[in-house]
Amino acid sequence: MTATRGLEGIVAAESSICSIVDGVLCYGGINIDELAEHATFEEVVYLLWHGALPKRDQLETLKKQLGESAAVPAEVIESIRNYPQGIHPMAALRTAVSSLALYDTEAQDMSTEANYRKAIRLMAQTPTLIAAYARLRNGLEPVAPKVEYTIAQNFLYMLKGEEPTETAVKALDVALILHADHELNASTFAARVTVATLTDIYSGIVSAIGTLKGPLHGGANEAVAKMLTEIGSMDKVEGYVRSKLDNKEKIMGFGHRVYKDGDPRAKWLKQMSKALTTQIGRPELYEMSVKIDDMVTGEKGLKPNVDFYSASVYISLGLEIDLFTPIFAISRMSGWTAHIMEQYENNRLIRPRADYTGPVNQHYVPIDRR
Ligand SMILES: CC(=O)SCCNC(=O)CCNC(=O)[C@H](O)C(C)(C)COP(=O)(O)OP(=O)(O)OC[C@H]1O[C@@H](n2cnc3c(N)ncnc32)[C@H](O)[C@@H]1OP(=O)(O)O
Ligand SMILES: O=C([O-])CC(=O)C(=O)O
Repeated sequence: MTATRGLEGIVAAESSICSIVDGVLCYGGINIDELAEHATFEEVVYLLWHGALPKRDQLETLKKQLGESAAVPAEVIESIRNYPQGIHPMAALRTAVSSLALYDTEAQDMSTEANYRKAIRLMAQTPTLIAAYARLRNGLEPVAPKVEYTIAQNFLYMLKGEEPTETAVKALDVALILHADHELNASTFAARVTVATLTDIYSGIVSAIGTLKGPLHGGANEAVAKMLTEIGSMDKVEGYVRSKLDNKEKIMGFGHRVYKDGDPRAKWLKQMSKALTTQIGRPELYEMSVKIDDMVTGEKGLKPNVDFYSASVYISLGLEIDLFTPIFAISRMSGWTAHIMEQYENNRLIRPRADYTGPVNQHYVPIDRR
């Protein structure tokens, strides 16, 4: 047996949710470019869950279900209130989602219908949990969600406690569309491995959140924002990137396991970064990003991934840097739940083999003779 490091190129599941073929990303067969331009995030959620775009009444039903499910149990808010100071919001989210399961009477109901209802609740409640945690740690009371608001609108409203601008809602909505699903990325794979044991949907989502948190995956958007902050100004970009490259250190937001010729989502975020950084009067954030991009692409041939320009987009929306990965989780909740439901529908335990490289023919040695 020979191991394929990182399972690169291994086809580990059949799925009809999302495809990446020759560098083209589609959800349900629809190019991400069309969805970014024309769709709303709620339409994309429906598309991922049902395999087709919703008709008007189907969309209205989903929006109503999401809006009505957005409030979280008071007990969960109370437990968030008692989280220790200084924890990462992804750690808070991981624990908060796990505690949602404790108050969901359907948590262990494995019927298709109950799992769909739980997917709606998870999708609707994730923004509420993140916003509540973000406010509580800053000494502010949580703001209740509005039933009639979209996910993007509600999240910004709950976070800031005031009506978000149309520009901000639109930008976040497009970002949510772009991050919604990505085939067998690490967190989705983790979710599928977890639920393939026929454990509950919450356990699968907790695995996924823990996996997304890492800086080689979703955590890269936060790392990019920290890098921009650390660099600080245009004149420091060259020295910073050069020293990273010379020291063979990774530059976050670049490279991808599947895309070797560029991530199709990055151009949308780049465009948004340009517009939004200009609007807030901080064009240097975009200019620094472009300079980093030019250097890394030029010297290493590595292109920016979805996490690179999303950092300056979220900074422009006035969001705290450590909320960037939780925002990714809001979006990816749609894909995770779609994949979990697909896994349940045609399940087989996921259990690969390992190529053993340890010692052989060893014997037990009593402790005082070791
Ligand atoms: C939503 C997402 O998850 S998108 C990805 C987000 N993650 C990041 O942005 C983190 C930075 N990027 C990386 O770490 C990687 O490119 C990954 C994890 C995304 C893909 O990893 P892999 O497919 O395993 O590629 P791997 O890490 O083996 O890289 C291949 C080569 O390119 C180099 N490389 C890859 N990414 C980078 C980078 N961002 N900066 C500098 N060098 C890099 C590696 O050092 C390696 O070089 P070597 O062959 O000389 O050793
Ligand atoms: O697919 C991957 O490996 C990572 C990624 O871009 C994503 O999850 O969006």
